[in-house]
Amino acid sequence: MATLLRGARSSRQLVEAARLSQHLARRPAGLPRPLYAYARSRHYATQPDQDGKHNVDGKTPPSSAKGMEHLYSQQSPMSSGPPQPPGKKPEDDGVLPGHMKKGMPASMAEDIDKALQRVKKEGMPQELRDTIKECSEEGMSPARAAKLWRLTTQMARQNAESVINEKVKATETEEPKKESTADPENKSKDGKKEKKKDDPFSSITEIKFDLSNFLLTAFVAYLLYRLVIPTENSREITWQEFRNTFLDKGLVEKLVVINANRVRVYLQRESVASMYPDSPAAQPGFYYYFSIGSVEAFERRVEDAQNSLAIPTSERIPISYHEEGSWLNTLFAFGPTLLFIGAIFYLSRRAAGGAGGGGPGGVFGMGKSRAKKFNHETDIKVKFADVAGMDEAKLEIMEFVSFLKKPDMFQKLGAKIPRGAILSGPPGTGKTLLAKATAGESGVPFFSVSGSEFVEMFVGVGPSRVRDLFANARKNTPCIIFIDEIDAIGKSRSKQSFGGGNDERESTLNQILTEMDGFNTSEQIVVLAGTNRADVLDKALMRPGRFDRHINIDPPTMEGRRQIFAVHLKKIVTHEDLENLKGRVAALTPGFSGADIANVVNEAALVAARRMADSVVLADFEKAIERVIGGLERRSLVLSPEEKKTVAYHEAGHAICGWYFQYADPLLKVSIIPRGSGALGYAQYLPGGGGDMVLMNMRQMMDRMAMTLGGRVSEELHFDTVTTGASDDFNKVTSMATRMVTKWGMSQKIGYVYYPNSSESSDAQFQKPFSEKTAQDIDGEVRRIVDEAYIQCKELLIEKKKEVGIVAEELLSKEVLGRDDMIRLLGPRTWPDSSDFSKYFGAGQPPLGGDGPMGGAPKPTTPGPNGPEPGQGGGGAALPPGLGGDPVPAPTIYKALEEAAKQWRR
Ligand SMILES: Nc1ncnc2c1ncn2[C@@H]1O[C@H](COP(=O)(O)OP(=O)(O)OP(=O)(O)O)[C@@H](O)[C@H]1O
Repeated sequence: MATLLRGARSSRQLVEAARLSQHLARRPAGLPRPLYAYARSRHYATQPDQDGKHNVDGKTPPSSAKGMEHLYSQQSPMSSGPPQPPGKKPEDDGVLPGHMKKGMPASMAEDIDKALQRVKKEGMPQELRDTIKECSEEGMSPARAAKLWRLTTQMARQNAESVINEKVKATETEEPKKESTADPENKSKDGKKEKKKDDPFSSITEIKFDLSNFLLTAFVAYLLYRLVIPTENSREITWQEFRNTFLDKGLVEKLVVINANRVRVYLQRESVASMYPDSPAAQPGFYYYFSIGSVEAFERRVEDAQNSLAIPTSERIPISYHEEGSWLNTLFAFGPTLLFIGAIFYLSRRAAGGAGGGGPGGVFGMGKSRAKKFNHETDIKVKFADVAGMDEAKLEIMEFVSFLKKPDMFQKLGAKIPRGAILSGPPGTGKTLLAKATAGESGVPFFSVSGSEFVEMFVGVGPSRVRDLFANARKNTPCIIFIDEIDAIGKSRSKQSFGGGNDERESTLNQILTEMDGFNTSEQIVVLAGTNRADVLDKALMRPGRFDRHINIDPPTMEGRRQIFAVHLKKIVTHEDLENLKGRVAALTPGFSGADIANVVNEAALVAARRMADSVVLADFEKAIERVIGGLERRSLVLSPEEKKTVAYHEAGHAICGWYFQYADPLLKVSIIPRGSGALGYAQYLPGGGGDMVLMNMRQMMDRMAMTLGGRVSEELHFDTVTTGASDDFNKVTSMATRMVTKWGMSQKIGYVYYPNSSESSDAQFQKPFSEKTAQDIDGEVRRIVDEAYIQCKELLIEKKKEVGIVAEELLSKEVLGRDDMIRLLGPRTWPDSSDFSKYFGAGQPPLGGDGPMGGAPKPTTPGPNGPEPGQGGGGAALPPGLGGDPVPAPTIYKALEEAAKQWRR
C-alpha cells in the first residue's frame, strides 16, 4: 500500500508539474524555489522595502520582510515544500522523488522516470488536462473519476509502448556492436544466459507489465487515498497565521464555517497571486483552513480582530455556515442500503437460477417455474414393473400412458382425454414412484415440482411460476407435469381463509385452475398431483375437466407387501429361499408402506454388512423389522433388578392374555430389552394372524383391549404396588373404547351416531358436536367398556397366575422369548392359527430371529469374549469387533436377581 501511495503522490506531482511547466519555464534557472518566491513577493509587495534594496534578479538572498519572516520558514503555510540544496535542480534526480524509489527495482524506477519526463516534455493530452482542471475546481465526481481512469490508462499504455519501442531500437543498434566485440568463447560458455539477457522481448514483457500495472494501481490508490484522506488542496494554519498573513493584509474574501468545527478561508486570489505569485494559495481550488472550538468564540474573535483593524461594518468579512459530508461519510451513510439492495438483487438472481426451461421470469426471474425437467431418455428409468402392489392404481394410470402414446385412438371416437389425476394416500405409498413410472413408460418429458415451491414471500410469484410451468410444458408436448404435495397450494379456499386467509396461495390455485382449463383437447399434457390429504383439497380442483381421476393408494396388503419386497430384494445379495423370505417378511410387516419396506430391506443389508457377511439372511431382515418397529435396542439402559422384574411380569401378563384369549393376536416374540424411546419391554404380535383384517368385531376388540390391560393387571397381582409403565396401554384402550362409543355405534346408551373429533372437523375444534349430557354419557360408556375389559383380563390372570410367574421367570432368565418357548412352557395354543401364520411361523418353520435365542435353544450363560457368534442362536445385536458393538450381557438369572434385590432393599 505504501508503494501505491507513493505512486499516487508521484502521479499528482506529475500532473502539477505539467500544469505549471510553462510558468516554471519562465523561472530563473538555478534559483532555489523559496528564494525565488521571496524575490517575486518582494517585487510585488504592497509594503515598501524598508532598506530600499530589493533584489529582482534573485542573485542575492534577500532578508525577510518585517512581519513576513515566518512565511518563508519551512513550516510556513506559504512555503510549498522543503528547500532544495542550492545549485541542485529538482530535475537532476529524475522526475520521481528519491524517497519514492526506495524499495522499487532500479529498472522500474528508471522507466517511470523516463515516462514522467516524456509527459513533461510532450505535455498531457488536452482532454486529460481539462478533466484535471475540472476536478481541481469543482471537485471529484464518479463520472470524472471514471474519465480520469480512462485517460490515464490510455496515456500509460502509450507511454509504455514508446518506452518499449525505444528499448527495441536501442537493442537493435547495440546488437551489431556487441556481436563484433563479443568474445566467441565466452559467448558459447554462457550462451543461454547471454541470450536471455539480450533478448529484447524478455525485457519488453517485463516493462509492459510493470509500467502499466504500476500506473493503474497508482491511480486506484490515488482515488482511494482521496476518498479516505482529505484533499491535499488545502493546508491547515493557526488562527495567528490566519490573522497575521491574511486578515491583517486584507486578503480574506470570505470565511465558511464547515460543520461548526472548521473554518475555510477564501482568499482574494488575484491579490494573493500578485503579492505571492508562487504561493499555492494563488492556485485555484486551493484554500487554507483552521479549526475552531466553538462557533460563538470564533465569531467573537473575528469581530474583535475586525474592530481592532477598524474595518467598517459595510466591509466586514462575510461568514457563512455549511454542513459537509466526506465521501467516506456518504459511503457509510448509503453503504448499508446499497449492500441491502445488492443482497436482494443477488438472492433474486439465485432464486431465478434454479428455474427450469425458458419463459418470462418476471422481476429478476423470480416468477420462473422451479420445476425440474426430466428427460425420459436419460433420467427416468422407472417402469411400471418397479411399482409393485397397486394393481388397480396402475391400471387407472396406464390409460394416461396410452393417451400420450396413441392419442388418435381416443380422439377418433370423440372421447375427451382426461386432464389429470390426483394420487392420494398415506406417506410413502409410492405416489411419486407411480407418476415417474407413468413418465418412464410413456417416454415423454416429465416436469416435477412440489406444491410448496410455488409459495414464496413475494406476492404474485406463485401464479407467475404456474404460468411459466405450463408455458414450458406446452413447448414440450406431449409431457407430464407432476405436482407433489399439492395440498400446499390446493387447500380448499373456504378452509384456508380461516384465520386471515392467504391471498397468494388462493391466486396460485386459481392460476392452476385456469391453466388446466386452458388446454385445448388436442394438447397432450397430463397433470398428475400427489397428496396425503385429499380431503382438504378444493372442490374446484377435483371437478371433472381438471383432475378427472382420483386414484387412492392405500398401504399395501399382504400380497402387495410381498410384491414390493420382491422388487427391493432384487437389489441386494441374498441366498435365502426367496418365496419363503418374501412371505415371511411380508407377514411380519402389517401396515408398512412401500417406503418402509424399502427401508427394511436396506437396513437388513446394513445389519449383514456389520456382521461382515457375504449375503443377507432371514435373521437380518427380522432384526431390521424389529428395529423399524421398536427403534434401536438400548442395552446401555441399565434397569435395577426391581425394575427388570416388574417389566418381566408386565410383559408376561400381555403374553398370557394373548395366549389364552381366542381373538387376541398371536404372539411372535416378547423381550425385556429396552428399545427406542421409553419402551422397557417389547412384544411382537401378528395382528389378524398375519392376514389383512378388513373388519373387526366387538369380541375381537374386547379381547384386544383386555390383552392390552394385561400388563397392569399382572403388576397388580404380583406386586404390592403398581408402576407408571402402563400409560401407553391405557391410551390405546381409551382411544379404542371412545371410537367404539362415538363412531362405531357399539354402545346402546349413546346409540348409532358418529361424532367427528377435532382432527376431522374444524368445527369440532371449538365446539363439541354433542351436548354436555351426551359428553357425560360418552364418558360413562367409555369407562364401562374399559372396566369390562379390565375385569375380563383380571379374571384370566388370576386363573393363570402360576403361568404368568413361569413366563416372567423365563423372561428374566433369557430376556427374549419366542413362540416355541411359549409352547414349551404353556403347551400349544387352544385356538387355531390363521393359514398365513401357520405357513410362515408354524411347525417346521425357523423360529423368529432378532435379538434373542429362539426355538427354546438354551442360550449360553457365559458369552465369549465378543458375545455369541453372530447368527448362533440369534445372538442378536453383537457386532463384530471394530464396528462398535457392545458384547451381549450375560443372561439375568431370576434367583440371583431376587438375592440382589433383597440386599438392595436392606
Ligand atoms: N409400490 C411400491 N413399489 C416399490 N417401491 C415402492 C412402492 N411404494 C413406495 N416404494 C418405495 O418408497 C419410496 C418412496 O415412495 P414415494 O416417494 O413414491 O412415496 P410417496 O407416496 O410419494 O410419499 P409422500 O406422500 O411422502 O410424497 C420409493 O422410492 C420406493 O423405493
